[in-house]
Parts: sequence; structure tokens; C-alpha cells
Amino acid sequence: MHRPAGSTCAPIGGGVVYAELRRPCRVMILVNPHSGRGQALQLFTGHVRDMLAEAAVPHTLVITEHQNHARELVRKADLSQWDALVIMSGDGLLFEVINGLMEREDWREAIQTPLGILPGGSGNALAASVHHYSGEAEVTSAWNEELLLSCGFMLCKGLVRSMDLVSIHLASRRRLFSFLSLAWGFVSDVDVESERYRHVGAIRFLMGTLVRLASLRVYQGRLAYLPVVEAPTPARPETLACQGTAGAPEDSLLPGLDQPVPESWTVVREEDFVLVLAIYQSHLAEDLWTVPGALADDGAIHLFYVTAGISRPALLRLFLAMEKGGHLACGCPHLVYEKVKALRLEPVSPQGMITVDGEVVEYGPVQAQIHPGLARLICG
Ligand SMILES: Nc1ncnc2c1ncn2[C@@H]1O[C@H](COP(=O)(O)OP(=O)(O)OP(=O)(O)O)[C@@H](O)[C@H]1O
Repeated sequence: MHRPAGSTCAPIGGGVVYAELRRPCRVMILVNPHSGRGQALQLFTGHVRDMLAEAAVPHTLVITEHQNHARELVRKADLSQWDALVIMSGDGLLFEVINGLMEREDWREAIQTPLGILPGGSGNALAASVHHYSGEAEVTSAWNEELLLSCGFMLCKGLVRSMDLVSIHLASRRRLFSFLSLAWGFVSDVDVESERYRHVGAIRFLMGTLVRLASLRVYQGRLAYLPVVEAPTPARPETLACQGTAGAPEDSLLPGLDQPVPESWTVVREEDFVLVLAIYQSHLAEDLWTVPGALADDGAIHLFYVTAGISRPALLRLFLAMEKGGHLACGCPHLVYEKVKALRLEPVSPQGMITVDGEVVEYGPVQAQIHPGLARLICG
């Protein structure tokens, strides 16, 4: 495992090897002042700043001024000056930072910079996941200061472990790196449409779910995947040419989007879906425990899909059960769950929305592959 200068490596609990941030460590904290209810800066000042000072975690605060500010900043930054990059925002800002790091010539070292998350958005999927991995009791507070304090505490402790990233190819040959999710259908529609309720915080997803349920849609498309049980077989005849990242890592499991999927892949028979969701953390939002048993570095994409024919009450029951991670025990015949290493989704419906880590990307064929342990995450 790569270690930044001044960090130490130690076996902690269950024999898992973590790295530890050095003391004092130099942390850049990027705050999106507009994230969530627009209170990220006040929340940081009110709850985290003193905690970091006591724990000898000197930090430099950078307040983002516009979209892609963080991306440009980390793309050019002298990373030898920083022991960690921490995001106080929703998941969208971390998505920018990861892609900025992967766009660098020295992406291999850059992406090893420990990344931390402090929840400032309304979804806060990674913060909820990190809190969950720490084994602490689920947070309950309506304003979720508990989650913020938990993540602040983990930053003070400074334990670092690896995190999987997923490489995503779009039809335009653009390539993105994702740490959280790829969604199509009901989930991406709710995520985007519920933006207008962001002032209410995490409950926006429930409100969006109810609104979207009223006009439930079926989405036509083709889905194929490489299950985790398959040995990773390099199946690609030639290197994928892509835009958006300087070069590697190579996606050895993915053929070109214009070629058929390899025979070792499973092609889903159904072509009428209500949702397709690929997720690689435990939580999709603070109150959506989507993948019981997931870890940040379990080397798997957790693929869920719901086929057409599900009733509105049954779909609502699934999302309500997800709050406690109980959706897979609902016995819903329309819900399918697979652990996969790669997948391809080809929407046929002429209109729709695809999101990556909650951010809208171009609509069209998309494929993805897991890269186990490519990044590093500050966690408990
Ligand atoms: N100062 C800024 N002004 C406008 N947009 C910004 C600014 N800083 C960051 N952004 C952009 O805002 C978008 C949303 O950020 P992020 O997801 O982190 O917060 P959020 O949308 O409030 O979170 P959530 O999705 O959980 O509600 C990102 O694409 C980011 O690039």
C-alpha cells in the first residue's frame, strides 16, 4: 500500500491493515457553501473546526466558487503539500475531486491521496456509508449533526483504508471515475427531480419518491453484466480510447461499446425496467441502506434492477424497507440483486436520465468496470 510521507501503517482490529495520517497532518478542506441547505460553512465552523484544532489537524479551508472549481484545483495542485483532501459538501463535490485527480498525468500517485468526507449535502451517501463501516449505531438526528460529528471524529483519528472506484464509459467516449453509483430510471429521476426540495434535507428523496410513484414509468433497455463469480478474463480485443482522463487504468474487462459483450457475461432477458442501480457503497443516501454487507473496498459493483410490472405499493414498500436494509427480504419477485465486476446498460427509451454519483451524465449506452482499491478513504 502506498503511504504518503510521514504516515504509518498498522494492523488495527480484525487484522485489517490501515494507514494512519501523520501528526500533525496537512489537510485541504473543500467546502461547497451552496451544498445541502446552504449551511455547509456554518456547520463546519460550528461543529468541526474546534475538533480538528484539538486533534492537531491543521487545515486550509477552500470555499468553492463555482462548479468544477474543485476539479480544476486538484488537477493542478502540488499534492506533496497535502496529507489529505477533505470534502465538506454532498457527494457531487467528491465526484469532481476524484475526477480531477484522475485527469492528472501522475494520476496513479494522485489518487492515493487520502480522501475524507464531511456531510454538507442533502444526500450524503458516502458520509452515511463511512459512518456505517465504522460500526457505530445508525444516526437519528433530524439535522444530522450526529453524522457530521462522527465524520469529523474519523478525520481526527486519521485512519485510512482503500476504496474501490468504478470506471465509466459513455457513448461519447468520455470516461469518468465513480465512487458511489450509476443509476437509470426511477432512482435517477427521483434524485434529479427532488433537487427542488433540497431545503428539506434528506427527506427530499422520500418526497421525490412519492411524486415519481404517482407517474411511475417503464424504461426500455438492455442490461448485461459480468458476475463476480467469474474469474476476471481479459476479454477486450483492443484498448478503449476515451476522453476526460489522461490515460489509465486500463479497463481490461470491457469491450468497446460498439462490440457485443463477451460470452462470459450474463445478458438480462427482460428489457422493461423500472430502475437499474449499480452501487458500490453501503448507502445511497443517509436513510437508504441499499447494500447490507457492502464495504468501500469489497471489489464489487452491487447491481440492483427492478423489472416492469411491480405495483406502486410494492415499490414504495421496497424503498421504505431500504431504510433499515430490509428490501432484499421483502420477497419482491421484480427486484434482482447481483454482485458484478462490470456491466453494460443500453437504454432504448428515447428519453431518460442517467446519473453517476448523483450527477447527470449524457443519456445513452454506458458501461462500467470496478477497479478494486484504487483510491484511499479516511474512515473509522
Ligand atoms: N460555489 C459553488 N457554486 C455552485 N456550484 C458549486 C459550487 N461549489 C460546487 N458546486 C457544484 O455543486 C454541485 C453539487 O454539489 P454537491 O453534490 O457536493 O452538493 P449537494 O448537491 O448539495 O449535495 P446533495 O446531492 O447531497 O444534495 C457539484 O456539481 C459541484 O460542482
